[in-house]
Amino acid sequence: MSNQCATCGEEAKLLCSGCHSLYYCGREHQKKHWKTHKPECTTFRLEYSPTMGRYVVANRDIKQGEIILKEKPIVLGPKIASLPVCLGCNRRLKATSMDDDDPLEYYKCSKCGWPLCAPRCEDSPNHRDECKLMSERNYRSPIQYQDSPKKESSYCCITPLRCLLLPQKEFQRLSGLQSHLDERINTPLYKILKTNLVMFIREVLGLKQFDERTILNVAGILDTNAFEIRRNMGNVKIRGLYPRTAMLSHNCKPNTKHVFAGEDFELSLMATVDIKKDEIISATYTQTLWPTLDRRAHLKMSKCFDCSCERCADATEFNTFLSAIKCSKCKNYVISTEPLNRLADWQCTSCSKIFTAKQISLGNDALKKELQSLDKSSPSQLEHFLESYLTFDGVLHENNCHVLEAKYALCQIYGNMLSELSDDQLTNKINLCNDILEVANILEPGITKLRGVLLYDMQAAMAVLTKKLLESEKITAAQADASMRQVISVLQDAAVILKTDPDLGYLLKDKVKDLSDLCE
Ligand SMILES: C[S@@+](CC[C@H](N)C(=O)[O-])C[C@H]1O[C@@H](n2cnc3c(N)ncnc32)[C@H](O)[C@@H]1O
Repeated sequence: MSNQCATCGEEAKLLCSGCHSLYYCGREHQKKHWKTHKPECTTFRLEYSPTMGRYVVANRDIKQGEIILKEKPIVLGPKIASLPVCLGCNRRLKATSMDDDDPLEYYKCSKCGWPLCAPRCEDSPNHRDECKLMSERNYRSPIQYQDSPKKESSYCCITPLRCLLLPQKEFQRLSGLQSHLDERINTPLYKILKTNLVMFIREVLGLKQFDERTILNVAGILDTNAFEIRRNMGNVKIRGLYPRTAMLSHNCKPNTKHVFAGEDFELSLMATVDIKKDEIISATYTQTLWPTLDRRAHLKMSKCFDCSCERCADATEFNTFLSAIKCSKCKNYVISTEPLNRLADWQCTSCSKIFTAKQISLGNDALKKELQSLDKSSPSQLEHFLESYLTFDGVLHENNCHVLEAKYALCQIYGNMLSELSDDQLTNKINLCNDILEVANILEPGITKLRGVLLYDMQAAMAVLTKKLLESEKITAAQADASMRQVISVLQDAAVILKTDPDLGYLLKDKVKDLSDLCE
């Protein structure tokens, strides 16, 4: 694979000696680019290892909250299976009807029939080229409005097509990314893509210049490197390719987060904790509150590697005991004897009783099923789940991932009905936030979204409880005053984090109003 000059995009051999991440065709273009590149160049460099491939390392100490890198996507588009989205502006679609008697339907592009928000999205640069190709070949989208919209697999062709249609220089940049195609090619998904995607590109659209391997390689590049972009505002859930940020390696306790801003979904990579010079700058490709077995299985399936980070190698997961269950004999904790081997036995830390990997996996599956089946429209079933598993005879550690999932779900249900909660339920909500925060402080420390949202939720419950207790004369005005000072302190901590995320800042605007209502 060849490298492109960061200034002109032509083939380049001169590597920036500061960060080892950009190439230039010559000194002149390196000089020209220096003003833009200087702030990043001194921050990080690219290194290589046989196990991880390329990865990013800090060139100097980086402070919590510092922006390490900003990057615009080279491609944006729907995920492999997506709820109906607008191919122009990327938003989730809303159906409309012409008048009250007409059935609901999406607006459809007048040329290719793909659902869009409105006529203005037909000419969006995102959609223009694919629309021309599809309409010239008389291809019409099969997507129809349904009362309960489902994920549509026909979207699987759109983002790979957009990659293939990139200008040559951009396509070459993309081709330099890892695809793991040889590992993926015989998986069930790629067997389906071999038929559907390759057929669509070559036969339906007639793009015979792309052979099967090139098309599947692009799908592999997207699956290995694309970032999921979620945005509450505008209801967006798509994927985007950011080739420089894609160089970050994975860690189950990452030291960065990324946020997306603006109409062009520019990514900002931010240090969530202080990062020392020569430390690896990492992201997470999975969920930090998942247990080791699930994280490793997900990474293997979606990113084709066996994670052996410090957290995965530690059966206690930094003393959080996120995967632990209780020993049926002595009620102490049972953890894996070899966390990097999913088939290894588990053992009680006190009486040494052994549990096979199969027993643990069956137990986890049963708990997942039970949690899924619970009614999440009211608190009672989750409250009962937690009561039954957290007694002395219960089988789970208080930080076990299933317990944490139930606690988080209960927290959200309580959060949606704060004004209706009893004093006990409000106290419970505050305790639940605290419990999850204790784990988050270890596994997702610093200015992370999880901590920001938990702190925000906690202060909301604290404020409502204070007001209720004061009104029912269960506390004095002086006690209420002290309690509100605590609320403000927690809110301030939350605000430091929420302000760094363009998608969460709105919570703070609502907060100012909530607080003034409460103070009245
Ligand atoms: C988004 S890419 C990262 C850049 C990649 N290393 C490269 O050279 O192009 C993701 C891939 O990097 C490798 N990788 C990332 N983090 C890793 C880790 N902690 N251990 C092993 N491999 C890792 C895996 O092959 C993974 O599929």
